[in-house]
Amino acid sequence: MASATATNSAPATSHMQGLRHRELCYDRPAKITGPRKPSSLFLGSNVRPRWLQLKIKATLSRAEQNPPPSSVSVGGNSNGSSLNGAKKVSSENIKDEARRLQLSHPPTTFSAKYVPFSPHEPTDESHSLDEIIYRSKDGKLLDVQHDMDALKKFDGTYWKTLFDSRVGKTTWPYGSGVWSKKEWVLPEIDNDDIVSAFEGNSNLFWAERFGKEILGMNDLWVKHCGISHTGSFKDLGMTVLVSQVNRLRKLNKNLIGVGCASTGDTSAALSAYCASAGIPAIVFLPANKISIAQLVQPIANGAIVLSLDTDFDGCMRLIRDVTEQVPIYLANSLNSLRLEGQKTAAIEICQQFDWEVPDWVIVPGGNLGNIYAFYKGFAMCRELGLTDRIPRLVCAQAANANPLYLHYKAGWKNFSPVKAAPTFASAIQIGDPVSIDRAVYALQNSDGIVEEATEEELMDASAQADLTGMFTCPHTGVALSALINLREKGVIARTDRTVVVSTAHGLKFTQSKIAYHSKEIPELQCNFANPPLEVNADLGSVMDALRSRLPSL
Ligand SMILES: Cc1ncc(COP(=O)(O)O)c(C=O)c1O
Ligand SMILES: N[C@@H](CCOP(=O)(O)O)C(=O)O
Repeated sequence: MASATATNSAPATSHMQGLRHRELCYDRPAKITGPRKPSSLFLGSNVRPRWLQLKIKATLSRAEQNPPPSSVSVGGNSNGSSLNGAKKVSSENIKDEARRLQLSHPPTTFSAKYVPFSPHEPTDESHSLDEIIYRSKDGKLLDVQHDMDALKKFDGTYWKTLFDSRVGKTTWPYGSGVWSKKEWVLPEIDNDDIVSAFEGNSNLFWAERFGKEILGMNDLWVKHCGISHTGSFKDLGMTVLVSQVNRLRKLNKNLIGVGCASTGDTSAALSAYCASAGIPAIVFLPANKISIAQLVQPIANGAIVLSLDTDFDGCMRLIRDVTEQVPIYLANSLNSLRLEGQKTAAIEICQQFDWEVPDWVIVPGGNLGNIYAFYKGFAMCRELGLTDRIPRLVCAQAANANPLYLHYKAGWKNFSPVKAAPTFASAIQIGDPVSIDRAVYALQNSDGIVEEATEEELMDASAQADLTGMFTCPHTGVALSALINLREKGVIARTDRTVVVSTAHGLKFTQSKIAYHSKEIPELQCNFANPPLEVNADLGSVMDALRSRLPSL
């Protein structure tokens, strides 16, 4: 598979309804007036908290002075001059507007802290999210633990209505698919400190032809997390991490920059969000092991880019050493803040299915933070009453970088890292995943499965998906290949609602697609290659070429 590396790395609504939704859009959640009465927002004024009564009164009177055009939909557009009658102060930008509206609210009642990731041995250890810490006192991974009792004072209907009310708006910061779930992510951060590109809210694509023609399925979906600001799901976590760094710097914590090791996507996201906030970014990349499109992203965003003669695992060791010695904040998913953003993709999937839970969710795995993030998002939805179950999770790895698969096959006994070999799924060429414990927990608690895909399988699966109108990255190919295997084995039934998570945009990996369609990969059949026909520029040759491909001609 020598060529894999070389190739990839070459260089509606009534006026009143509108007002109610507007309240939901801006607020920190309503102050609790009694247990499990979240729907007070929709009841008579006598059961609303006083601050909310005053706010609604003020909004109503503004609305009476400025009735909205009948075409304005729920919530409107916060950039517009008339939003359900709530006229924006002329010189305000969306952050100013959020600040003004936030001032009329009581402080948030929600909180979160770091605890050791130790589900089987609970401890009393905890740390403020304002501490700069990545491991527990005895070296365990950390987890962000939310005050679930406070969140549970609101029922599932409340949360569903709140989250639904925020979709598709430009209200700061809730226009983001991540920050629309702010109370479950980083409840205490000031809206002013948030660094967001309105990430998330990604397309959940009904893979009709791929499902029907290749798998005989009619309920297959692809969650396109890669159709995003920097072209991968990493934006979901990075907005959270960089926002917290922004806060820490404002709190005068000594942080000169933020750093990561990367197979290309984490570095792209870190660089973009840091550039947006004016924070230095430092990225360690394995030389010649990431795609050109990925490499150019941190360069263009002004990051300090170190191309290192090692693999991702080597870069990871180095960035951990460096961040221990100098005040550079670690941005890899070892840092549990990242997973708080990434888990919103799971919440979003439930939301997009009108709060129904799919049967299966298939996620490609490398450093293994994302599979846990998905588990956590689904588990929070269940615990807080938005859904009644969690889906079965499948983690899909490239056979060339399959430490989790081997661990699963060994009955979860004695995990050993591997030396990851080159794979077209270059962003998951990882042999020593930092989140192994988190991943095992997620899979064990979701009746999960681990699958692997050979280079041929993953490239063919990606090409087949493209032939049905997608443009998938090789990592998505790994997940699609796992789906094909599980269908063939009869584990996933034809009627099972299944979601494949597409983690990056295919346009980041065009070199491998070009090689595949040119049939330039010696070890691979490239069964679905569609090379261009080289044809003389005369009518006869053109007609011959068309007849060769269109038998009906
Ligand atoms: C495109 C892509 N897909 C999948 C993954 C795997 O995610 P995780 O490292 O959280 O397992 C990564 C990064 O590792 C990635 O960049
Ligand atoms: N694929 C990742 C690898 C690092 O993963 P992380 O989630 O721990 O940052 C990348 O793009 O760098």
